[in-house]
Amino acid sequence: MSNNTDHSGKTMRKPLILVPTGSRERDGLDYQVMGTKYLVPLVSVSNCDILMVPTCFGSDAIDTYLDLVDGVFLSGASTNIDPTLYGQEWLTPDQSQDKDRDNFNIALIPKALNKGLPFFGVCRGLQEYNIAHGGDLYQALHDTEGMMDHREKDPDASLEECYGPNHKVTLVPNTWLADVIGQTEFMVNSLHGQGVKTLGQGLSALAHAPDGLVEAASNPAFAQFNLGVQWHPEWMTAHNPVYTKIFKAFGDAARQYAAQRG
Ligand SMILES: N[C@@H](CCC(=O)NCCCC(=O)O)C(=O)O
Repeated sequence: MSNNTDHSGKTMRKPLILVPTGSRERDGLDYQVMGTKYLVPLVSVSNCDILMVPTCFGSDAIDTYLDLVDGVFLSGASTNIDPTLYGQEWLTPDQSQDKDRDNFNIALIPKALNKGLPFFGVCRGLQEYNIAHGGDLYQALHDTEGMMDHREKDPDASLEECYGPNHKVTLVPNTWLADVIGQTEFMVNSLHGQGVKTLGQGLSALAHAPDGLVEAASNPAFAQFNLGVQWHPEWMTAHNPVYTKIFKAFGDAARQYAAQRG
């Protein structure tokens, strides 16, 4: 079922995906923002509708939001997660933080998973998913012996270059993600300074970079689609067969959730 019909051909509503925003300050004013590139594949490849919600008013409304939706998507963002949330001192004061987004998303993740909602986190979204499971992060991979520099090669380069192929990813064989993707190695983009150091309790690595960094993880205790990836499959998704398969699988899981709850 990749379109919005059930097995009898009856038209169903599109699944609704919760997308929490992040904060951005400009000219002394605060904004709640979301990059359009994250929304495009949710609509055009996953075939879902979107419910964007603010993260700056605390976590009281999370249950209300989760009752409305069929899946949860956490985007990337240039801000770093507050390291006190994973028991470390702040080693990157040159990078901005977004504590509202941290608190909202880290409260949201276990609620969404326990409710059976499909979950997909990208880049910062994977990092939040790991912290929500009690894991921690390398705060600066590029300053960590034995690890590659996972940041974009040249921040002044064109977007096409920044989000273009950067390094290989190798999938752990015989996992559900390897089945979805159908190949064990492929190239991904890479635009992050931080990364999973210790995986949180219950999480399994599904893919690694050449330096061993966890590039994809999932919690097998939850039967529904739940996945975090460190790269950016939302970039030009329709032109990349691997990225497309992941967004389609997420959309199908959300459709299944929507069909089950009627
Ligand atoms: N600050 C973290 C998160 C990296 C991340 O999510 N980057 C996204 C870049 C902008 C975008 O494409 O939305 C880190 O550096 O590891």
